[in-house]
Amino acid sequence: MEKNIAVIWGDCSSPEIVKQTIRVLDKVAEKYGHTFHYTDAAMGGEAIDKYGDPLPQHELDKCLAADSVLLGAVGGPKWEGLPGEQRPEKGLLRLRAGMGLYSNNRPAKIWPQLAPASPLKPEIVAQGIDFIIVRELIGGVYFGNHETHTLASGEKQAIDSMPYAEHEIERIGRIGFETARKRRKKLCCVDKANVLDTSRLWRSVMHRLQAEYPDVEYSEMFVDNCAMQIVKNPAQFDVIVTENMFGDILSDEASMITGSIGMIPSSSLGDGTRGLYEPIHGSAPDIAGKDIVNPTACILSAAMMLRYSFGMAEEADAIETAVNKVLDKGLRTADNMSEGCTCLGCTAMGDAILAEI
Ligand SMILES: NC(=O)C1=CN([C@@H]2O[C@H](COP(=O)(O)OP(=O)(O)OC[C@H]3O[C@@H](n4cnc5c(N)ncnc54)[C@H](O)[C@@H]3O)[C@@H](O)[C@H]2O)C=CC1
Ligand SMILES: CC(C)CC(=O)C(=O)O
Ligand SMILES: [Mg+2]
Repeated sequence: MEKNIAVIWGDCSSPEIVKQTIRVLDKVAEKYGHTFHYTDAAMGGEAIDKYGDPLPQHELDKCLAADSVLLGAVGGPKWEGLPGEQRPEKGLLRLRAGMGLYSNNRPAKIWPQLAPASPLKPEIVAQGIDFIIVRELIGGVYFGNHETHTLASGEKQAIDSMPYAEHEIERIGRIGFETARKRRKKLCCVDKANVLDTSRLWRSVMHRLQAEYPDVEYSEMFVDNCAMQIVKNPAQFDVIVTENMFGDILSDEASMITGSIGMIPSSSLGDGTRGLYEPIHGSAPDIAGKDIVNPTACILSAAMMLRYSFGMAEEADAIETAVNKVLDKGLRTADNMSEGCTCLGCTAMGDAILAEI
């Protein structure tokens, strides 16, 4: 098959992991007889530097014309001082909205070989860590009004609103129920309904949907309790459905209990098959340019692209099996290293995964 992939190289450590990911995709294309056409698209800091805009229309158009988009991450200290609308991260938000990607799926599944890298007690890990966070991606406070006023007192006041309409909740709620139905049939809606009207609206929509999924065990949990339960008893979770900011925060926490944020991929989809595939982590500026960054999360994100957007399940399996074999051999990167293992750099980890495909 021929597929067009828009590649956003990203900022700081991101080009290092995207390079290894392209190597893996090319190996898969060679082995399975596919042709992947790559179109570079600038977004984030790179786009600001080139065009003065974190996502120019012509770069968004490249992404909309592709079969899917591969992204590392954007942002970094160089652009920290910019106003919100001009920051690299705003380009990412505009990309997600521009592509209509309302469903961000973030797995939290531990590779058994990485149990020693988890900060949790072995007996907690042994009970199993295998859940997925279904995060609403283009609503809520990341997309609400942002205002800064000067009060009568002369001091400034900033306000960020968190809007959610019923249709926005219903479409992600359905993804949550459908995902749970294909897994262990447990869905937990995580919110702050004891404080927020948006959360109370979430619950009213979820209760309406619940009637359509009698086979799914549905529950609700306040987000602060969930943050604690993820470390106390992660085995209780199968699918978590939650709003944008809560999902952003909980998924980073969930990644750590599986051994490292450097291992967790994500898919972002809307109503079609064109998706955005990116690791859940950021641009890791603190380790940029040192060949330290773990490319695995980005490589596994590409595997998700093959599986969910291209219908290439066998090819996706080949990548995931290669990662498993690398871990079996005791090969690690600095972020998930443990005693008795061999620590590789970014490029060497790419080499190791390539060798197993
Ligand atoms: N999707 C995206 O483009 C995202 C971008 N960001 C941006 O990234 C920049 C840095 O943000 P941080 O809060 O530091 O988050 P971060 O996820 O980039 O880094 C957090 C910590 O995890 C480590 N880390 C992250 N990914 C790693 C990997 N693959 N291998 C090894 N270590 C890894 C970093 O070295 C750092 O110590 C900021 O500009 C932020 O806005 C943050 C999150 C997502
Ligand atoms: C930088 C944010 C806009 C995105 C983020 O943190 C995430 O999607 O994980
Ligand atoms: Mg995040």
